[in-house]
Amino acid sequence: KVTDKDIVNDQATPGDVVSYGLGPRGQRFSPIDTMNTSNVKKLSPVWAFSFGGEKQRGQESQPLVKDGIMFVTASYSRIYAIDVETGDELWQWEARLPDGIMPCCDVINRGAALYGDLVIFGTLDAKLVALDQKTGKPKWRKTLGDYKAGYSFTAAPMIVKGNVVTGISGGEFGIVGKVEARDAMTGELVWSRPTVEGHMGYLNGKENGITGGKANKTWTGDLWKTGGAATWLGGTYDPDQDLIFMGTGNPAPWNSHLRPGDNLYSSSRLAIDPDTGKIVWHFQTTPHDGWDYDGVNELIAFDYKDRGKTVKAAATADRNGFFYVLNRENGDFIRGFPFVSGITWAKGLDKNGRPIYDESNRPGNPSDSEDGKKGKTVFAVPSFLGGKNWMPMAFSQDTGLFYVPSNEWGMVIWNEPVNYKKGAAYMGSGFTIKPIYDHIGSLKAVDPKTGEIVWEFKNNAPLWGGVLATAGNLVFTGTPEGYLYGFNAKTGEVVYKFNTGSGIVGSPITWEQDGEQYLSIVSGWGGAVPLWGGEVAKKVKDINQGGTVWTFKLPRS
Ligand SMILES: O=C(O)c1cc(C(=O)O)c2c(n1)C(=O)C(=O)c1cc(C(=O)O)[nH]c1-2
Repeated sequence: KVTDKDIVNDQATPGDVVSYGLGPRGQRFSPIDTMNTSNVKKLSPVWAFSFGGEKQRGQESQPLVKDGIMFVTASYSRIYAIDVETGDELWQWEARLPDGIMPCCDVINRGAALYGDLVIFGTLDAKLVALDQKTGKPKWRKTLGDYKAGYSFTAAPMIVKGNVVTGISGGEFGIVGKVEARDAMTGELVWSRPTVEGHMGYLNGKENGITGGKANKTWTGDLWKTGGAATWLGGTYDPDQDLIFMGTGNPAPWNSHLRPGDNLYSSSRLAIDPDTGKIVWHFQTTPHDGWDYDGVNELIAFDYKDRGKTVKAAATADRNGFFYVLNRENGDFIRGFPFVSGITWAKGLDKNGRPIYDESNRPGNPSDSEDGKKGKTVFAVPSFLGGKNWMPMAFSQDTGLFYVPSNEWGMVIWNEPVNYKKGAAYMGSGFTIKPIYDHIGSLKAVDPKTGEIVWEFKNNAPLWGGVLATAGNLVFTGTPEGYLYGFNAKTGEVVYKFNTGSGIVGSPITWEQDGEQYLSIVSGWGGAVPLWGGEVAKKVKDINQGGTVWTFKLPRS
């Protein structure tokens, strides 16, 4: 049975992987050093498991491993249990999805959570389901939102102190973002915390009075009622501070002229009390977001030494192109710097980390145009798919570096009038993503103390998969071209390359079993790029979709 202790200690106990992020902080760092830069070339596949059928696309999942069983979610709200030694299927379960679901960015799922004898994951019709780990039989099911209003679910849930904590997707449909905690064993709601200022929170079935501010403070008019700020990537948890860190997406609609003000708590990182759902602090990366820069990207707790003193920090690489280091005790800004080149929308960050806008690079107001139908078009960098999107970075405790799967691209973007209509796209913008260099993807080793890019690996297609760092001085990630790459964590030298036969947008894991080091990654191209990537989507249209879990191990020497 998986306990809270197992989850908190996940990173330090290499015999299994019981949480998304290889531990609640989401550092994606493994202390296993059996495999290193000199023996990694012997890493060999032991099995490849195909999800099969026609639903072969969009495999953004990170597998979990417990007691010799792998739990892995697949596109179209499917989940499989696999024997890790043989690759044999133990059971599979698929949600019966209704017609009319509205995930914005492909039929993806990023992973499950384990607790007790349950495996819990969310489905595209915004439901949460808990299955028996042994049999795959559903034990409880809860509705997280109305799929007919545009709510959906794609993230991996997280377990914090016996509760399963979830966000929600739907920011492109004017939903209201929220973070919720449910008793993991029963699914009973404990608290619900909306992420748009003005909406009420609930604790144990009662209004808890923590409104998070007045409706009209950072929103002008009524748009807060359908204000977006979807918590679509889920979060991380810092046991030291006992805080949940959850990012929030774009304010709705994209057209910022309709909603003057900072539009809290959109495009922000929130620190939330896991017992009550109260927002303890917030840090807004893009106040009054006008480019869909969003703010869901993972905030990773880490410590570093500054003149002999330990700094309790947390870092995030935002879609807006800036990397932020915050004080994780109170949300204070420590430093920030660009991690992609050519940012146009802001000239930099001020001493509090607030962007210094280049207002000429904000897409114009349609009301200023002659016919009121289209505002001034601008070319902005990064594109709305971001300097980095959802794909998680890794932090190495050995090198002190973050390994950031970044992308270098821009977009043409303009605003149009729009009105809220339940279940309809609520954006008020048009756009085309364009390349700016020959390559788009760039894996970057970022020093959080100095902003230095220590090394960079350029990739033709946009990087869209997660990263893993290990104590063997290794960094792993996959590419849409289908390769699993291993790098020397200190120098960026490519030390491993394996073609999985389809594009990779999943996140690798590693664990140790009977003294041998294993590594798994799911392969199968999809996600937002082929759907929303404009000219870049055309460039990558021949990439192979698919759905295969690859498992490797280092043979005993
Ligand atoms: O606002 C939202 O609710 C929402 C949800 C999702 C999602 O659930 O996948 C994405 C986005 N926004 C988004 O902006 C985005 O760029 C994106 C990329 C992807 C993906 O899986 O490739 N999902 C999403």
